[in-house]
Formats: sequence, C-alpha cells, structure tokens
Amino acid sequence: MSEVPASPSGTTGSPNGSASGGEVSPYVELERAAWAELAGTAETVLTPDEVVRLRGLGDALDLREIEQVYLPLSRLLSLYVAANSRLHREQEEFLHRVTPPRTPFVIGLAGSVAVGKSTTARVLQQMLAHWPEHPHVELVTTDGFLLPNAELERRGILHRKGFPESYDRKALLKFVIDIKSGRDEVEAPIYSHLVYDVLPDEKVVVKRPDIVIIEGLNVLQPARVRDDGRTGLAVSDFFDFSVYVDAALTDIKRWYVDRFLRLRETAFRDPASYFRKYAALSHDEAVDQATRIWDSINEPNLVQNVAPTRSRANLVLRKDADHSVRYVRLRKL
Ligand SMILES: Nc1ncnc2c1ncn2[C@@H]1O[C@H](COP(=O)(O)OP(=O)(O)O)[C@@H](O)[C@H]1O
Ligand SMILES: CC(C)(COP(=O)(O)O)[C@@H](O)C(=O)NCCC(=O)O
Repeated sequence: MSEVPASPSGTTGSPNGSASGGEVSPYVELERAAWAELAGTAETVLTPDEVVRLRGLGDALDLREIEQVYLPLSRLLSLYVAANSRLHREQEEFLHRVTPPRTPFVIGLAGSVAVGKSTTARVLQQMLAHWPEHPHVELVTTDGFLLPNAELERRGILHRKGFPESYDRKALLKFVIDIKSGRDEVEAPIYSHLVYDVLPDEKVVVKRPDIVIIEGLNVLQPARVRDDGRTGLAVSDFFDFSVYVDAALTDIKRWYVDRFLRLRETAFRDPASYFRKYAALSHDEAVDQATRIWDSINEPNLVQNVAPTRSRANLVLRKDADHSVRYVRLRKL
C-alpha cells in the first residue's frame, strides 16, 4: 500500500510557524500546541450536549479537541468572512453600485472517504453559526450530485462511486455558481447512504445563508480540459476558503473498516438498507468485505484523485491515528 506523503515537498515548517532551514514555502505549518494557543481566552462555543450530537459514529471527538483545534479554526474562518464582507462593500463602492447583499461565503471541505469530513463539517457548521455576524450556516454534501445507480450502471462505472466521473459535475458546478450569484434559493439533490442511491424526489433547499460548507471527496479537483481543448470552470473556483482533512493512509483505512463494523451492528440491519446482506456477516467476513471495498474503490480514488488536490487547499488539518489533529498547515496571504 502506498503512503500519502504528510506534506508536499518544500512545505516543511517549524512548530512556531516559520519555514525552517531557510526554505521558502507558501505555507505556514503550526504544530498542535502552537495552533491551540490561538483559541485565546474565548470560552468554547459548544456545550457538551452539542458535542455528543456531533460525534457521529466515533467517540474520540471531545471538548478538548473542539477547544484546541476547531475553535481556532472557526475564529480564523470568521476573520476571513469579515474581511470578505469588507472587500465586498469596498468593491461595490468602487463600482458605484447600490450595495446588494454579499453572496454567501463558501467553504470547500475535501478529503478521503472515512477521514472525518462529515464530522469536521458538522463541527464547523455549529461553531460558525454561533458567531452573531454569520448565524445561518448551511452544509451541503456532494454525494447528492452522484449520478443515480441506474446511470452509473449504464456507463459501467457502478464500481467507481466517488471517482470524479461518477458525479454530475455540470450540476454541481451550476449549484455553486447559483450560490455565488446570490440567488435567493438554490436546490441540491440528496443522496441516501441507506439505499445507496440518489433520492429522486428529494431536494435540500439553501435559502440565503451567510456561509455554505460544501463537503465532498472531489471538491478541490482542478477544472477539466474539455473536448475542444478549453479549460472549464471548477467548483473550487467559487470557494472563498478550502480545507483538506488529511491523515496517514493506514489510519484512514482502519477508520473505514471500523466504521463498516459499526454500521454492521446498526444501519445495515435496517430492512431498507442496500447493505442488509452485510448485517449477517461474521466479524472476520465483515473485515474482509470492508477491506475489499477499501482496496478496490476508496484507496485508489484517494491516491489517484483526492490526495493530489491537498496542496490546493487554503488549510490542511493533519490528523493522528486517534483523530486528534497533529498540525495545521495554512496557505500564506
Ligand atoms: N474528530 C473526530 N474524532 C473522533 N472520531 C472521528 C472524528 N472525525 C471522524 N471520526 C470518526 O471517523 C469515521 C469517519 O468519519 P466521517 O466524518 O464519517 O468521515 P467522512 O465523512 O470523511 O467519510 C466515523 O466513524 C467518525 O465518527
Ligand atoms: C458517497 C461517497 C461516494 C462519498 O461522496 P461525497 O459526499 O464525498 O461526494 C462514498 O461515501 C461512498 O459511498 N463510496 C462508495 C464506496 C464505499 O462504499 O465506500
């Protein structure tokens, strides 16, 4: 199994955030302790009850992690939102326009299957919503833009769910453009992990939020070169900030298998579950099955498509084996 390098070459940094050894890099890297200090004296904005709700399926996400890692991150993002608002006002003055409301601040959140994107996105959503300047934070996952199973089957790519070509990329791009055009209401399709397919009759409606978090495997993919040789737009062209959640490949694989084992005890038992056949597997059979799915779909997608987009993010959260964030790497301004 190949290892995803911790940071691209030339991006090492000392714990205090300055590039070491005279190396010049466009990133500042902060070890956990230095990053945690940036939380300042502010009280945590989430109650223990809220943290319990946010935990998803894991249990390592505790208040300490919230305070030391996600609180500084939400403060930093809040700074970007405020700066973006100021720039918006100044641009409108420059253009001699009567200031229309600014468009939502869009945050892209990328990373492997099972690295903790959904958990991170839900934490950020709750934390950002606590700041009075931007109370309305929407979260949209890109799985709603997967092609329906019938279409994936027609194209012979049902086994490549999550690869860039398994999405309706045009619809996803239109969704982000509509958000950044300031449309009052924008709809997105919904994917169900239970039925393993897009729900044809259900939509999520995003109504003039202050912030939209768009979470998904491929949100940092660069624009594609079209058949006519021209390069199109990418959803990331419309991001105001982007985050990549990163970890060692061996850890992510273990988290994937562990989650599969937990789902075998819970969601797979639901009669409506596409995976109900897995509920009857023994522990060892379930480990084998999860490993097969990981090795044939999710790891190749991570290595070929997802990990190469890491250095495009404004910020990388690098996790240790227990999900705790070991360092944060931020693009310089
Ligand atoms: N910060 C965290 N602390 C503890 N457990 C976590 C954390 N982030 C994710 N997990 C656990 O790791 C697994 C994968 O996380 P999830 O958010 O579902 O990943 P993704 O959305 O990237 O597929 C889940 O079992 C989740 O509960
Ligand atoms: C739905 C996903 C493609 C993730 O989509 P995303 O929201 O990141 O766009 C992924 O979680 C998935 O189900 N992959 C298929 C292979 C597997 O079962 O792990």
